[in-house]
Amino acid sequence: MAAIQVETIEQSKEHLSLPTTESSSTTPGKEVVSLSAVGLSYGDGKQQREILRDVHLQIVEGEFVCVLGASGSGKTSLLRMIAGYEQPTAGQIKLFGRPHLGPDRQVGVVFQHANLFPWLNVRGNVEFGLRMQGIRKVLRRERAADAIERVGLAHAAKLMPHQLSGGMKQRVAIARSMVTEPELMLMDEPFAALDAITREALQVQVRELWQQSGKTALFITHDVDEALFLGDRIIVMGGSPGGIATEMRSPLGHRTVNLSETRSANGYAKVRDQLIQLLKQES
Ligand SMILES: Nc1ncnc2c1ncn2[C@@H]1O[C@H](COP(=O)(O)OP(=O)(O)OP(=O)(O)O)[C@@H](O)[C@H]1O
Repeated sequence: MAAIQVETIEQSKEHLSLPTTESSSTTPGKEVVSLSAVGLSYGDGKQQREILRDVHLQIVEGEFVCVLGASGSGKTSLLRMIAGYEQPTAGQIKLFGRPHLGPDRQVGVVFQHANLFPWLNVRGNVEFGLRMQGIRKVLRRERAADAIERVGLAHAAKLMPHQLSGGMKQRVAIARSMVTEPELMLMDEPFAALDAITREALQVQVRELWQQSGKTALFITHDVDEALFLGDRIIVMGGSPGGIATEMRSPLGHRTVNLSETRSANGYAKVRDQLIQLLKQES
């Protein structure tokens, strides 16, 4: 589909001046997500529309995969299938080596809008999933307090959702997902509605949480810089019906501290530009 070849991590390294620490996530691990020849159509009969066709994707334990692609290329649909909210109309999805039949406790999802329960305070929202799992109150409190602290909201545990800023709400959504310790985190443009400064702070926080937990993540974004900073693998979706047009290993491989450092790495502009060209070609 794509004529432009984005450099592989090895090729890109030649252009980039980066710190030398190797990313632990380059070591292959257990397969967490596996899509084979997956297709998705919405509607029936004459109303039927094929959205995704022949998607093959493998994600291994510990990987942070970012998905870029034009609006309407099927990114959210892909994530919804992996979350178990939609069933593929062709092919097969496996999670943790097993056929994937519906929502799974081992999968956490964060969307663009936090969708917090308005009648529960921050602690109540974060504890909710644990309560559903039947975890007793003392342990629930302990785990929720830890998750709230990790996203920097210890001071706000008793606030209600309407008292929170957009960035705080997203932090709660992340804590709520993280507290149940899912093996796989799916995030659909979680920072799209936030201002640049809050967004950058949360990008750093998400990456730290991911590095500490060693879990697997799939992260949808429209932001090329965000993808290059967060992802150790970047998938570009495109076509009609949609599919994976191409993918690349991020040349940065989690070795920069923040977005500013990412942007100032030698050769970064070139890799970024290639990704943008690819996106334009696929839109
Ligand atoms: N429930 C649905 N019923 C019918 N069509 C749908 C449904 N959900 C999504 N679509 C269609 O599927 C296509 C892909 O949508 P999707 O939201 O997956 O794309 P996307 O790449 O995430 O877009 P964006 O970047 O704008 O969020 C769109 O044309 C959309 O109209």
